[in-house]
Amino acid sequence: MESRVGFSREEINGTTWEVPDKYICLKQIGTGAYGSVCSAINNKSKEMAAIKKLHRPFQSEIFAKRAYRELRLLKHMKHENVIGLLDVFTPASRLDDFQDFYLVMPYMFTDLSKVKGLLTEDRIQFLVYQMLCGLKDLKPGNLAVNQDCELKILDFGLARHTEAEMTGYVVTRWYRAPEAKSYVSSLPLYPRKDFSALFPRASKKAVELLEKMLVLDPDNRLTADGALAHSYFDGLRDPEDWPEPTPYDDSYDNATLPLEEWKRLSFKEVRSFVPF
Ligand SMILES: Cc1cn(-c2cccc(C(=O)Nc3ccc(Oc4ccncc4)cc3)c2)cn1
Repeated sequence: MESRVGFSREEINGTTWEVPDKYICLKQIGTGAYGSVCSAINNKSKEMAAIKKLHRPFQSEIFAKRAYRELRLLKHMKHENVIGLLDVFTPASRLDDFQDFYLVMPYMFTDLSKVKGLLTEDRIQFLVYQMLCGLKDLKPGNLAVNQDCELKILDFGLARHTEAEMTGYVVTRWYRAPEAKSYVSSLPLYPRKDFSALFPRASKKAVELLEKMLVLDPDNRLTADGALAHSYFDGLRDPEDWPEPTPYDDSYDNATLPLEEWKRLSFKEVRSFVPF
């Protein structure tokens, strides 16, 4: 079957990718149960992008609901420090041809687990500041960074595969807030460690902030807001970094709908996407 006008088709690791001509040099960087991710160059903007193709998103109701949720969440995120959508497309022109859609995001070169050994306190301050700006209104997921030390919170949901596929790709480091309560309360009580001894190269302000953030009891722990107000971020703080969040309509998150309905909703979301 011919590919859609303006689209090019190619086989990548046994999967057919049919993408608009402007996306070139596709290279697989990750694959897993839910889908695969390629790095690509947008030949118009000359920027690198990450394109995720979900694996047969409408094979079942569960897959269709999960695909719809990722599409809706990515469309909703419009914060510098949270992964968002640059583009979303489908080779299908009609609902009854609609089988696949592709999510395009800014390409995040690596993640904190790969660069943590290279961090000066200035970079740490900038990274933690960006995390808090992103977290202010979000539950943490994975933390991805690019070559300019810019951080985006994201959620992979992709199983890790061979190192070769993942080179330069961010790795899934699930964040488990202590609110994993049964597990935490089952731990023996340890005496609190002296953070200035644990982090001898950290500044006094950094240690003071850490002591207020790493508190098991969420009621006594600093919120992202509270942490951003700490003097550790004096000179970095800019209210432009935390725009008023728009409410997310999560009414479908707990809905049970027939597969065809999830498919119709996803098609509507793909067609209504407007780059911002
Ligand atoms: C099963 C499920 C996943 N989600 C979900 C929701 C919101 C965001 C993401 C996400 O970050 N997705 C994502 C993150 C990174 C990706 O890969 C890269 C790789 C390199 N640079 C940028 C993105 C691709 C998709 C995923 C909801 N349900």
